[in-house]
Amino acid sequence: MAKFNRTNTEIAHVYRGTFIHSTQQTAVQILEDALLGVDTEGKIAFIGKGTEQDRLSQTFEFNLSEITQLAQHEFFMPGLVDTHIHASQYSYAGTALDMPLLQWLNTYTFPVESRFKDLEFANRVYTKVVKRTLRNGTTTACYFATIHTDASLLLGQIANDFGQRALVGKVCMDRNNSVKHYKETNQESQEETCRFISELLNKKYPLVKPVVTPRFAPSCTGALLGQLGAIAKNNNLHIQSHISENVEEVKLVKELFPESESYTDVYHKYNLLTDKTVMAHGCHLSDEELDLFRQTGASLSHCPNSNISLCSGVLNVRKVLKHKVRLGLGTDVAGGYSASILDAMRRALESSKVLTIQDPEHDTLTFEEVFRLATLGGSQALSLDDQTGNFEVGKDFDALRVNVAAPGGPIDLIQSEEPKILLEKFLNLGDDRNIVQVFVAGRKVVPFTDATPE
Ligand SMILES: O=c1[nH]c(=O)c2nc[nH]c2[nH]1
Ligand SMILES: [Zn+2]
Repeated sequence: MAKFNRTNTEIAHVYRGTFIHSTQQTAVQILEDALLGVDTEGKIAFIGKGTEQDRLSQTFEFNLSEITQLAQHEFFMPGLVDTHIHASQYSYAGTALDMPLLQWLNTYTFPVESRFKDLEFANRVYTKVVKRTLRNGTTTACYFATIHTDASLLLGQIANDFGQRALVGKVCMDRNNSVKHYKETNQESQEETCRFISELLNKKYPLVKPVVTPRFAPSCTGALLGQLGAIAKNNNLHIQSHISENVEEVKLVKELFPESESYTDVYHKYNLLTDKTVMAHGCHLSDEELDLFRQTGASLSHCPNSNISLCSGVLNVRKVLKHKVRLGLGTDVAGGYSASILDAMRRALESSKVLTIQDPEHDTLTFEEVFRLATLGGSQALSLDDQTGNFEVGKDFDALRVNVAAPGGPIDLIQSEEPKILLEKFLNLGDDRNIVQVFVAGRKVVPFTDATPE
Protein backbone atom coordinates (compact mmCIF):
# COMPACT_ATOMS: atom_id res chain seq x y z
CA MET A 1 0.00 0.00 0.00
CA ALA A 2 1.42 3.38 -0.95
CA LYS A 3 2.29 5.85 1.77
CA PHE A 4 1.35 9.40 0.96
CA ASN A 5 0.63 12.80 2.25
CA ARG A 6 -2.04 14.50 0.15
CA THR A 7 -1.28 18.20 0.38
CA ASN A 8 -2.39 21.04 -1.84
CA THR A 9 0.98 21.25 -3.49
CA GLU A 10 1.44 19.85 -6.97
CA ILE A 11 3.69 16.99 -7.96
CA ALA A 12 6.84 18.23 -9.67
CA HIS A 13 8.70 14.95 -10.30
CA VAL A 14 8.00 11.23 -10.18
CA TYR A 15 10.75 8.59 -10.19
CA ARG A 16 10.39 4.85 -10.68
CA GLY A 17 13.06 2.30 -9.81
CA THR A 18 15.08 1.04 -6.84
CA PHE A 19 15.26 3.18 -3.69
CA ILE A 20 17.63 2.21 -0.86
CA HIS A 21 17.54 3.90 2.53
CA SER A 22 17.69 3.34 6.30
CA THR A 23 14.97 3.41 8.88
CA GLN A 24 15.18 3.29 12.66
CA GLN A 25 14.47 -0.45 12.51
CA THR A 26 16.40 -1.46 9.39
CA ALA A 27 19.90 -0.32 8.45
CA VAL A 28 19.29 -1.04 4.76
CA GLN A 29 15.77 -1.14 3.41
CA ILE A 30 15.46 -1.83 -0.31
CA LEU A 31 12.38 -0.71 -2.19
CA GLU A 32 12.44 -2.37 -5.59
CA ASP A 33 10.35 -1.01 -8.43
CA ALA A 34 9.09 1.82 -6.24
CA LEU A 35 7.39 5.02 -7.35
CA LEU A 36 8.28 8.21 -5.50
CA GLY A 37 6.69 11.62 -6.03
CA VAL A 38 8.26 14.95 -5.12
CA ASP A 39 6.06 18.02 -4.76
CA THR A 40 6.81 21.55 -5.92
CA GLU A 41 8.19 22.38 -2.46
CA GLY A 42 10.78 19.62 -2.77
CA LYS A 43 9.08 17.29 -0.30
CA ILE A 44 8.38 13.61 -0.76
CA ALA A 45 4.64 13.47 -1.46
CA PHE A 46 4.23 9.71 -1.84
CA ILE A 47 6.09 6.44 -2.03
CA GLY A 48 4.33 3.47 -3.56
CA LYS A 49 4.88 0.51 -5.78
CA GLY A 50 5.59 0.92 -9.46
CA THR A 51 2.62 -1.31 -10.16
CA GLU A 52 0.36 1.24 -8.39
CA GLN A 53 1.23 3.98 -10.84
CA ASP A 54 -2.20 4.24 -12.45
CA ARG A 55 -3.98 4.80 -9.15
CA LEU A 56 -1.26 7.14 -7.84
CA SER A 57 -1.28 9.21 -11.03
CA GLN A 58 -5.02 9.82 -10.50
CA THR A 59 -4.70 10.65 -6.80
CA PHE A 60 -1.77 12.98 -7.33
CA GLU A 61 -2.72 14.25 -10.76
CA PHE A 62 0.39 13.60 -12.80
CA ASN A 63 0.79 12.05 -16.24
CA LEU A 64 2.40 8.65 -16.62
CA SER A 65 4.58 10.16 -19.34
CA GLU A 66 6.21 12.38 -16.68
CA ILE A 67 7.68 9.42 -14.80
CA THR A 68 11.48 9.20 -14.85
CA GLN A 69 12.47 5.52 -15.04
CA LEU A 70 15.79 4.47 -13.50
CA ALA A 71 18.00 2.02 -15.41
CA GLN A 72 18.90 -1.49 -14.28
CA HIS A 73 22.15 -0.54 -12.52
CA GLU A 74 20.80 2.62 -10.95
CA PHE A 75 19.28 3.37 -7.58
CA PHE A 76 18.36 6.34 -5.43
CA MET A 77 19.78 6.67 -1.93
CA PRO A 78 19.49 9.51 0.59
CA GLY A 79 22.02 12.34 0.33
CA LEU A 80 25.14 12.00 2.47
CA VAL A 81 25.47 14.01 5.68
CA ASP A 82 28.87 15.38 6.68
CA THR A 83 28.46 16.19 10.35
CA HIS A 84 31.88 17.83 10.71
CA ILE A 85 33.99 19.60 8.07
CA HIS A 86 36.31 22.62 8.23
CA ALA A 87 35.57 24.50 4.99
CA SER A 88 38.48 26.81 5.81
CA GLN A 89 41.00 23.97 5.79
CA TYR A 90 40.13 22.69 2.31
CA SER A 91 43.10 24.44 0.62
CA TYR A 92 45.61 22.11 2.30
CA ALA A 93 43.52 18.90 2.33
CA GLY A 94 45.75 15.98 1.41
CA THR A 95 48.87 17.48 2.97
CA ALA A 96 50.28 18.29 6.43
CA LEU A 97 49.39 15.06 8.20
CA ASP A 98 52.70 14.47 9.95
CA MET A 99 51.96 15.87 13.40
CA PRO A 100 49.64 15.22 16.32
CA LEU A 101 46.66 17.52 16.86
CA LEU A 102 47.99 20.37 19.01
CA GLN A 103 51.21 20.80 17.00
CA TRP A 104 49.23 20.41 13.77
CA LEU A 105 46.89 23.25 14.79
CA ASN A 106 49.77 25.60 15.61
CA THR A 107 51.91 24.72 12.59
CA TYR A 108 49.43 24.39 9.74
CA THR A 109 45.88 25.24 10.72
CA PHE A 110 45.97 28.58 12.52
CA PRO A 111 48.27 30.27 9.96
CA VAL A 112 45.97 29.20 7.08
CA GLU A 113 42.74 30.07 8.89
CA SER A 114 44.07 33.55 9.66
CA ARG A 115 44.06 34.24 5.89
CA PHE A 116 40.25 34.25 5.74
CA LYS A 117 40.21 37.93 6.66
CA ASP A 118 40.79 38.23 2.90
CA LEU A 119 37.35 37.77 1.33
CA GLU A 120 38.74 37.05 -2.11
CA PHE A 121 40.72 34.09 -0.72
CA ALA A 122 37.67 32.98 1.27
CA ASN A 123 35.49 33.11 -1.82
CA ARG A 124 37.93 30.93 -3.79
CA VAL A 125 38.27 28.26 -1.10
CA TYR A 126 34.62 28.18 -0.04
CA THR A 127 33.35 27.92 -3.63
CA LYS A 128 35.65 24.97 -4.26
CA VAL A 129 34.71 23.11 -1.06
CA VAL A 130 30.96 23.51 -1.56
CA LYS A 131 31.20 22.32 -5.18
CA ARG A 132 33.47 19.39 -4.30
CA THR A 133 31.33 18.17 -1.43
CA LEU A 134 28.15 18.43 -3.50
CA ARG A 135 29.77 16.42 -6.30
CA ASN A 136 30.76 13.86 -3.67
CA GLY A 137 27.12 13.56 -2.66
CA THR A 138 27.14 15.64 0.53
CA THR A 139 23.67 17.15 0.56
CA THR A 140 24.00 18.34 4.19
CA ALA A 141 27.23 19.74 5.65
CA CYS A 142 27.98 21.04 9.14
CA TYR A 143 30.78 23.53 8.51
CA PHE A 144 33.42 25.22 10.63
CA ALA A 145 34.53 28.48 8.98
CA THR A 146 37.03 30.76 10.82
CA ILE A 147 36.86 33.59 13.36
CA HIS A 148 36.04 36.06 10.55
CA THR A 149 32.35 37.00 10.48
CA ASP A 150 32.16 38.32 6.92
CA ALA A 151 33.95 35.31 5.44
CA SER A 152 31.69 32.99 7.45
CA LEU A 153 28.63 34.80 6.07
CA LEU A 154 30.10 34.33 2.61
CA LEU A 155 30.31 30.58 3.19
CA GLY A 156 26.60 30.62 4.07
CA GLN A 157 25.83 32.55 0.87
CA ILE A 158 27.84 30.14 -1.29
CA ALA A 159 26.16 27.07 0.22
CA ASN A 160 22.79 28.71 -0.40
CA ASP A 161 23.67 29.66 -3.99
CA PHE A 162 24.70 26.10 -4.83
CA GLY A 163 21.68 24.66 -3.01
CA GLN A 164 23.48 22.73 -0.26
CA ARG A 165 21.81 22.23 3.13
CA ALA A 166 24.28 23.57 5.66
CA LEU A 167 24.93 24.56 9.22
CA VAL A 168 27.64 27.23 9.22
CA GLY A 169 29.73 28.17 12.22
CA LYS A 170 31.80 31.28 12.76
CA VAL A 171 34.61 29.91 14.93
CA CYS A 172 35.05 31.39 18.42
CA MET A 173 38.41 31.48 20.19
CA ASP A 174 39.62 33.97 22.76
CA ARG A 175 42.64 31.91 23.77
CA ASN A 176 45.58 31.11 21.47
CA ASN A 177 49.17 31.30 22.66
CA SER A 178 50.85 30.08 19.50
CA VAL A 179 49.57 32.18 16.60
CA LYS A 180 48.86 35.38 18.48
CA HIS A 181 47.05 37.28 15.72
CA TYR A 182 44.59 34.40 15.21
CA LYS A 183 42.31 35.00 18.15
CA GLU A 184 39.61 37.35 19.36
CA THR A 185 39.06 39.22 22.58
CA ASN A 186 36.24 37.86 24.67
CA GLN A 187 34.06 40.83 23.74
CA GLU A 188 34.79 40.55 20.00
CA SER A 189 33.98 36.87 20.01
CA GLN A 190 30.63 37.46 21.69
CA GLU A 191 29.65 40.49 19.61
CA GLU A 192 30.74 39.00 16.32
CA THR A 193 28.92 35.75 17.07
CA CYS A 194 25.72 37.73 17.64
CA ARG A 195 26.29 39.71 14.43
CA PHE A 196 26.96 36.50 12.50
CA ILE A 197 23.78 34.87 13.78
CA SER A 198 21.52 37.82 13.16
CA GLU A 199 22.92 38.58 9.70
CA LEU A 200 22.75 34.96 8.58
CA LEU A 201 19.21 34.51 9.91
CA ASN A 202 18.16 37.77 8.23
CA LYS A 203 19.12 36.33 4.86
CA LYS A 204 16.30 33.81 5.32
CA TYR A 205 18.15 31.13 3.37
CA PRO A 206 15.81 28.14 3.43
CA LEU A 207 18.51 25.49 3.97
CA VAL A 208 21.40 27.35 5.63
CA LYS A 209 21.45 28.06 9.37
CA PRO A 210 24.02 29.30 11.89
CA VAL A 211 25.65 27.01 14.45
CA VAL A 212 27.33 28.33 17.61
CA THR A 213 30.97 27.22 17.36
CA PRO A 214 33.44 27.36 20.25
CA ARG A 215 36.53 25.83 18.55
CA PHE A 216 37.28 23.56 21.53
CA ALA A 217 37.76 24.07 25.25
CA PRO A 218 41.53 24.82 25.04
CA SER A 219 40.83 27.74 22.64
CA CYS A 220 38.18 29.34 24.85
CA THR A 221 38.06 30.86 28.30
CA GLY A 222 35.36 29.60 30.64
CA ALA A 223 33.74 33.03 30.36
CA LEU A 224 33.40 32.70 26.58
CA LEU A 225 32.09 29.12 26.80
CA GLY A 226 29.39 30.32 29.22
CA GLN A 227 28.43 33.25 26.97
CA LEU A 228 28.19 30.98 23.93
CA GLY A 229 26.03 28.52 25.85
CA ALA A 230 23.67 31.39 26.68
CA ILE A 231 23.60 32.69 23.09
CA ALA A 232 22.73 29.20 21.78
CA LYS A 233 19.99 28.80 24.37
CA ASN A 234 18.44 32.23 23.83
CA ASN A 235 18.27 31.70 20.07
CA ASN A 236 17.53 27.95 20.12
CA LEU A 237 20.56 27.26 17.94
CA HIS A 238 22.75 24.31 17.07
CA ILE A 239 26.16 24.02 18.76
CA GLN A 240 29.32 22.32 17.47
CA SER A 241 32.80 21.82 18.86
CA HIS A 242 35.51 19.18 19.37
CA ILE A 243 35.96 16.81 22.28
CA SER A 244 38.44 14.23 23.50
CA GLU A 245 40.24 13.76 20.21
CA ASN A 246 43.71 12.98 21.50
CA VAL A 247 45.19 12.22 24.91
CA GLU A 248 47.45 15.27 25.06
CA GLU A 249 44.41 17.49 24.44
CA VAL A 250 42.44 15.71 27.21
CA LYS A 251 45.34 16.33 29.60
CA LEU A 252 45.50 20.00 28.60
CA VAL A 253 41.78 20.42 29.31
CA LYS A 254 42.30 18.93 32.79
CA GLU A 255 45.01 21.53 33.43
CA LEU A 256 42.98 24.44 32.04
CA PHE A 257 39.71 23.50 33.77
CA PRO A 258 40.81 21.84 37.04
CA GLU A 259 37.38 22.36 38.63
CA SER A 260 35.64 20.15 36.05
CA GLU A 261 35.25 16.40 36.49
CA SER A 262 35.91 15.60 32.85
CA TYR A 263 36.21 17.16 29.39
CA THR A 264 32.49 16.52 28.85
CA ASP A 265 31.75 18.16 32.19
CA VAL A 266 33.44 21.37 30.98
CA TYR A 267 30.94 21.74 28.13
CA HIS A 268 28.05 20.58 30.30
CA LYS A 269 28.81 23.16 32.94
CA TYR A 270 28.64 25.93 30.34
CA ASN A 271 25.31 24.68 28.88
CA LEU A 272 26.92 23.58 25.65
CA LEU A 273 25.53 20.05 25.68
CA THR A 274 22.00 20.06 24.29
CA ASP A 275 19.95 17.99 21.88
CA LYS A 276 21.20 20.34 19.13
CA THR A 277 24.89 19.84 19.94
CA VAL A 278 27.31 17.84 17.82
CA MET A 279 30.82 17.20 19.12
CA ALA A 280 33.56 15.89 16.82
CA HIS A 281 35.71 12.85 17.69
CA GLY A 282 35.15 11.68 21.28
CA CYS A 283 37.79 8.95 20.89
CA HIS A 284 38.75 8.96 24.56
CA LEU A 285 35.42 9.49 26.32
CA SER A 286 34.69 7.43 29.44
CA ASP A 287 31.46 5.54 30.06
CA GLU A 288 30.36 8.33 32.45
CA GLU A 289 30.98 10.94 29.79
CA LEU A 290 28.98 8.96 27.21
CA ASP A 291 26.18 8.75 29.77
CA LEU A 292 26.22 12.54 29.97
CA PHE A 293 25.93 12.74 26.20
CA ARG A 294 22.95 10.41 26.37
CA GLN A 295 21.27 12.38 29.16
CA THR A 296 21.68 15.74 27.44
CA GLY A 297 20.85 14.44 23.94
CA ALA A 298 24.17 15.68 22.55
CA SER A 299 25.62 13.71 19.64
CA LEU A 300 29.00 12.72 18.25
CA SER A 301 30.58 13.10 14.84
CA HIS A 302 32.83 10.15 14.04
CA CYS A 303 35.75 11.34 11.89
CA PRO A 304 37.83 8.22 11.25
CA ASN A 305 40.09 9.57 8.50
CA SER A 306 41.19 12.40 10.76
CA ASN A 307 41.54 10.11 13.79
CA ILE A 308 43.94 7.90 11.83
CA SER A 309 45.74 10.65 9.89
CA LEU A 310 46.63 12.63 13.04
CA CYS A 311 47.16 9.42 15.07
CA SER A 312 44.54 10.69 17.51
CA GLY A 313 42.76 7.49 18.51
CA VAL A 314 40.20 4.93 17.37
CA LEU A 315 36.60 5.62 18.30
CA ASN A 316 34.73 2.53 19.45
CA VAL A 317 31.44 3.18 17.63
CA ARG A 318 29.87 0.03 19.09
CA LYS A 319 30.41 1.44 22.58
CA VAL A 320 28.86 4.77 21.58
CA LEU A 321 25.82 3.01 20.09
CA LYS A 322 25.45 0.87 23.23
CA HIS A 323 25.25 4.09 25.24
CA LYS A 324 22.47 5.19 22.88
CA VAL A 325 24.34 8.32 21.88
CA ARG A 326 23.40 9.63 18.44
CA LEU A 327 26.22 9.43 15.95
CA GLY A 328 27.01 10.56 12.41
CA LEU A 329 30.07 10.58 10.17
CA GLY A 330 32.37 13.52 9.46
CA THR A 331 35.22 14.08 7.04
CA ASP A 332 36.94 16.61 9.35
CA VAL A 333 38.80 18.13 6.42
CA ALA A 334 41.73 18.79 6.66
CA GLY A 335 42.73 16.61 9.63
CA GLY A 336 40.89 14.11 7.46
CA TYR A 337 42.36 14.32 3.96
CA SER A 338 39.25 13.36 2.01
CA ALA A 339 36.17 15.54 1.45
CA SER A 340 34.02 12.49 0.73
CA ILE A 341 31.64 10.75 3.09
CA LEU A 342 32.15 7.60 1.00
CA ASP A 343 35.72 7.71 2.31
CA ALA A 344 34.45 8.28 5.86
CA MET A 345 32.28 5.14 5.55
CA ARG A 346 35.29 3.07 4.44
CA ARG A 347 37.52 4.43 7.21
CA ALA A 348 34.76 3.80 9.77
CA LEU A 349 34.60 0.17 8.68
CA GLU A 350 38.39 -0.16 8.74
CA SER A 351 38.63 1.42 12.19
CA SER A 352 36.05 -1.04 13.45
CA LYS A 353 38.03 -3.92 11.91
CA VAL A 354 41.19 -2.70 13.64
CA LEU A 355 39.30 -2.96 16.94
CA THR A 356 38.32 -6.51 15.99
CA ILE A 357 41.95 -7.38 15.21
CA GLN A 358 42.88 -6.12 18.65
CA ASP A 359 39.95 -7.90 20.29
CA PRO A 360 38.26 -10.70 18.32
CA GLU A 361 35.21 -10.37 20.61
CA HIS A 362 34.59 -6.89 19.24
CA ASP A 363 31.33 -6.73 17.28
CA THR A 364 32.55 -5.28 13.95
CA LEU A 365 30.36 -2.68 12.24
CA THR A 366 28.68 -3.79 9.04
CA PHE A 367 28.50 -1.83 5.79
CA GLU A 368 24.76 -1.59 6.34
CA GLU A 369 25.29 0.12 9.71
CA VAL A 370 27.85 2.48 8.26
CA PHE A 371 25.43 3.38 5.44
CA ARG A 372 22.90 4.33 8.10
CA LEU A 373 25.48 6.44 9.97
CA ALA A 374 26.25 8.33 6.74
CA THR A 375 22.61 9.16 6.02
CA LEU A 376 19.88 8.84 8.65
CA GLY A 377 22.41 8.74 11.53
CA GLY A 378 24.00 11.99 10.37
CA SER A 379 20.64 13.71 10.08
CA GLN A 380 19.78 12.55 13.61
CA ALA A 381 23.16 13.69 14.97
CA LEU A 382 22.41 17.15 13.56
CA SER A 383 18.78 17.08 14.73
CA LEU A 384 17.69 17.54 11.14
CA ASP A 385 15.98 14.17 10.81
CA ASP A 386 12.56 15.80 10.63
CA GLN A 387 13.72 17.25 7.28
CA THR A 388 16.21 14.81 5.76
CA GLY A 389 18.04 11.48 6.18
CA ASN A 390 15.77 8.98 4.42
CA PHE A 391 12.82 8.60 2.06
CA GLU A 392 9.92 9.28 4.37
CA VAL A 393 6.82 11.03 3.14
CA GLY A 394 6.92 14.67 4.27
CA LYS A 395 10.73 14.92 4.37
CA ASP A 396 12.68 16.90 1.79
CA PHE A 397 13.88 14.91 -1.21
CA ASP A 398 17.66 14.92 -0.57
CA ALA A 399 18.95 12.15 -2.78
CA LEU A 400 21.74 10.71 -4.90
CA ARG A 401 21.00 9.03 -8.19
CA VAL A 402 23.69 6.35 -8.34
CA ASN A 403 24.68 4.49 -11.50
CA VAL A 404 26.94 1.65 -10.40
CA ALA A 405 27.89 0.93 -14.01
CA ALA A 406 28.50 4.56 -15.00
CA PRO A 407 30.54 4.67 -18.23
CA GLY A 408 34.16 5.54 -17.44
CA GLY A 409 33.50 4.92 -13.75
CA PRO A 410 35.52 2.86 -11.28
CA ILE A 411 33.26 -0.19 -11.10
CA ASP A 412 33.15 -3.08 -13.59
CA LEU A 413 29.94 -5.07 -13.37
CA ILE A 414 30.40 -8.51 -14.84
CA GLN A 415 26.79 -9.59 -14.51
CA SER A 416 23.52 -8.12 -13.29
CA GLU A 417 23.49 -7.92 -9.50
CA GLU A 418 20.81 -7.58 -6.87
CA PRO A 419 20.38 -4.09 -5.33
CA LYS A 420 22.14 -4.87 -2.05
CA ILE A 421 25.26 -6.00 -3.93
CA LEU A 422 25.07 -2.86 -6.07
CA LEU A 423 24.96 -0.77 -2.88
CA GLU A 424 27.90 -2.61 -1.32
CA LYS A 425 29.97 -2.23 -4.48
CA PHE A 426 29.18 1.48 -4.67
CA LEU A 427 30.04 2.07 -1.01
CA ASN A 428 33.36 0.24 -1.28
CA LEU A 429 34.45 1.04 -4.82
CA GLY A 430 32.39 3.98 -6.06
CA ASP A 431 33.18 7.65 -6.41
CA ASP A 432 31.66 10.82 -7.81
CA ARG A 433 31.58 9.31 -11.33
CA ASN A 434 28.82 7.02 -10.05
CA ILE A 435 26.83 9.90 -8.52
CA VAL A 436 25.11 11.03 -11.66
CA GLN A 437 22.65 13.44 -10.04
CA VAL A 438 22.34 15.05 -6.62
CA PHE A 439 19.09 16.54 -5.30
CA VAL A 440 18.60 18.79 -2.27
CA ALA A 441 15.02 19.58 -1.28
CA GLY A 442 13.90 18.34 -4.68
CA ARG A 443 16.22 20.66 -6.63
CA LYS A 444 18.84 19.10 -8.88
CA VAL A 445 22.13 20.61 -7.66
CA VAL A 446 24.53 18.25 -9.52
CA PRO A 447 25.38 18.32 -12.39
CA PHE A 448 25.94 22.05 -12.06
CA THR A 449 24.00 24.08 -14.61
CA ASP A 450 25.11 27.09 -16.61
CA ALA A 451 23.18 29.18 -14.09
CA THR A 452 25.27 27.79 -11.22
CA PRO A 453 27.68 30.46 -9.93
CA GLU A 454 31.38 29.95 -10.76
O1 LIG B 1 40.60 17.85 14.00
C1 LIG B 1 40.57 18.98 14.49
N1 LIG B 1 40.62 20.06 13.68
C2 LIG B 1 40.57 21.33 14.15
O2 LIG B 1 40.62 22.29 13.39
C3 LIG B 1 40.50 21.47 15.57
N2 LIG B 1 40.44 22.52 16.38
C4 LIG B 1 40.36 22.04 17.63
N3 LIG B 1 40.38 20.70 17.63
C5 LIG B 1 40.47 20.33 16.36
N4 LIG B 1 40.50 19.10 15.81
ZN1 LIG C 1 37.45 19.27 13.38
